[in-house]
Amino acid sequence: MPKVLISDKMDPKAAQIFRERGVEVDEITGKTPAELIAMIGEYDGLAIRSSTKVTAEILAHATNLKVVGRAGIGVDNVDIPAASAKGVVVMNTPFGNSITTAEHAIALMFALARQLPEADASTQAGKWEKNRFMGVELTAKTLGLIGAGNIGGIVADRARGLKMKVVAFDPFLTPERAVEMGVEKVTLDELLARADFITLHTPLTDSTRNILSAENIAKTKKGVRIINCARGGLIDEAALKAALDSGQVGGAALDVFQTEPAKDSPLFGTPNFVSTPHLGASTTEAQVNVAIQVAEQMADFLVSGGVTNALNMPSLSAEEAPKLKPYMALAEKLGSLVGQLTTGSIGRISIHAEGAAAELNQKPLVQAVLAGFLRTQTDTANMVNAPVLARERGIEVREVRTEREGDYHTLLRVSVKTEAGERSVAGTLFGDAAPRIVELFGIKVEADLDGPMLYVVNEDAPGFIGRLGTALGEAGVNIGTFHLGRRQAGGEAVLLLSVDEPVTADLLAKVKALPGVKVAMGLSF
Ligand SMILES: NC(=O)C1=CN([C@@H]2O[C@H](COP(=O)(O)OP(=O)(O)OC[C@H]3O[C@@H](n4cnc5c(N)ncnc54)[C@H](O)[C@@H]3O)[C@@H](O)[C@H]2O)C=CC1
Ligand SMILES: O=C(O)C(=O)COP(=O)(O)O
Repeated sequence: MPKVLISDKMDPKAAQIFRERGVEVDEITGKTPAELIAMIGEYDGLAIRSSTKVTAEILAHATNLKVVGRAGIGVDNVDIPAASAKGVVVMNTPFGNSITTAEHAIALMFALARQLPEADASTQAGKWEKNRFMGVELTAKTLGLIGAGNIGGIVADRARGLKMKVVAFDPFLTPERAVEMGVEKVTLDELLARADFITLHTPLTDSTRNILSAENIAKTKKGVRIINCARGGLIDEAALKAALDSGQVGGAALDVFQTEPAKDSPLFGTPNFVSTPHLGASTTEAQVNVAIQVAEQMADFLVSGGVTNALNMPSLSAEEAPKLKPYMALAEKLGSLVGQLTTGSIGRISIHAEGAAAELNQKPLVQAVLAGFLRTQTDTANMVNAPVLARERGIEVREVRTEREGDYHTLLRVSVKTEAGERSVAGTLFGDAAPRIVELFGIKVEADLDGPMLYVVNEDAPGFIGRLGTALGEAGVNIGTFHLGRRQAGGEAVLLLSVDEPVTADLLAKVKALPGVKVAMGLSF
């Protein structure tokens, strides 16, 4: 039974779903990295929010880990390249808390406009300072949106309802989408110059880190109010403090900080500064949504191989997964076969799906071929890291589909381009379930690829099979299955034999010494 660790506070629905779906679950929150390292080895899945940092070091100790599930959106606390390199799928729940977070940004905008936290504290202290607090209206003000994705889009919608004008900076925002959202697409400099309020809604990446730097804060309209419900690293906090002190920035509300938990910050106590402890996603509704979603996605993956909302794997629905499973086994075997049979560098690998195979989700099939192929070069190759490894090795990957059936109702062909030219192998599924190779470098041969095998290319001549059988018998090697294919009578023939023991160098030398043998290789599947 797969086992999952929930390491951050999560709605109890998550654990309930895991158990209902046959996944064992431990909920242990608040552990230090060292404690997590000590325990992570026993888990197949890790369910987190933003507190657990899934570092390369933790992943190095996660010997059984297959999936990290983020009950939320931001995954900057997960080392995704390290997870991919280890073959760990990373998934998030991209929509479950977006409305809630957008509402928090709007709440903070009101808090700044009317100084609500300070007015509340003063009133409850018995001061009744009616003349101290003078707010501003939101109506007709310009809201500058940095990042116009899911959350930014909801914020824009709510802001337009408040009769604000919304301008947006997002390099990936299309003009059509901007029109649909009712926002004006602008450059960052234009946004900084025009906005009365600025709200951030981008992920934390190398391109967004410090996007509100000292230099950019200096370009803002004097008295601008800034809201950040995205990630701490987006704003230079020291520059923000200086700008609040000088009055360049009229108010700032941060839900997120460069270092969290933020128990101490020069910003604390600054007039017109409002803060919340990373509460953007903290509503009952959002937490139930993300808990249910992450548990369902992780259970689907661990129990049936379905992949949803993964950041380092193509999607594969729980319904598709069982249908694709025999195809993935075939794809992996074909990849492995070409990998074992080709030497030298590979410039291109093409995966051609024909007939029924062409109607399937191709991405997982392509990744399975690549994984099988690359595993002949490195033990660490798997479906998650295969595309990255292929790219690193300069291998071009091509995908071709032909829905029309050829000789077979369903066929996968894997071709590789080497210095010696293009070579291909093809396979089908018998009874839609059992993988069989049907063509090897242009020669028709029907064989199952399983366990240790001997591959021989020889000149087709009478008596050869008898001599080969004798050589194997003398070496004490038992033959399981025997498959023969040839281009034409008396031409080149291919033999694929499954044997009970791995093929030794000694045996290969004996086979190579037989008259007419051109190639002899040991394979394993
Ligand atoms: N405070 C909290 O509790 C929460 C914070 N978040 C944060 O909010 C972020 C945004 O979430 P979503 O809107 O769902 O993500 P999203 O992926 O839908 O939108 C992000 C947008 O940022 C844009 N973007 C990327 N690079 C940019 C750049 N250099 N300059 C300007 N725009 C850029 C993208 O094109 C995209 O449209 C998350 O990545 C997460 O870090 C999300 C949920 C809760
Ligand atoms: O979903 C996100 O990106 C968030 O930042 C929410 O964080 P949390 O799950 O509340 O720790």
